[in-house]
Amino acid sequence: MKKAVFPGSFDPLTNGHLDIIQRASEIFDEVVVAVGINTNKQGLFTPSERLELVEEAVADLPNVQVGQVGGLTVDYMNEIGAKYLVRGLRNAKDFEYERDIAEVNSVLAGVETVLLLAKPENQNVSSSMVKEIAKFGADKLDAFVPAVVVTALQKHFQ
Ligand SMILES: O=C(O)c1ccc2[nH]nc(Br)c2c1
Repeated sequence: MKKAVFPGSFDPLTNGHLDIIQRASEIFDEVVVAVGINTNKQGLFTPSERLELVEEAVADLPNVQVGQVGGLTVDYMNEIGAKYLVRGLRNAKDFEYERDIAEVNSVLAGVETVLLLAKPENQNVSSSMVKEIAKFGADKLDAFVPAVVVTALQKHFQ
């Protein structure tokens, strides 16, 4: 059984993230979206809010679960028996970053990283960009985030 982890802070989940999750769910038997809990970094949404938003967004994907990770992703993967780490790539900068991490994870923990290319329409989408435009009341948020996240952003900045 091929189980993969898709880690991230998802503060908030974007259409780019969701597309990677959907495609990974067709490749692997099970996908666990691992929401990072970084106590040193105050996000826009709390860890439980971020978890709930992901859970709602992936509710229609039967082989996708959602979990929370406080420590190293590779330790979490070992705990849950996942051998594959999925990451999305939007551009060359993402590739440079992900390649270095993938090499460390492979050497340290024998983890295989699978990189999925973001679709053109998501190549300029990031959680930080979305938070910025939501703060200024953008009304086209649905181009960048799932409906459940649009509602959460509008509530947060109303
Ligand atoms: O939203 C982000 O910050 C972010 C970062 C890095 C990323 N790689 N692939 C995707 Br989709 C992606 C999204």
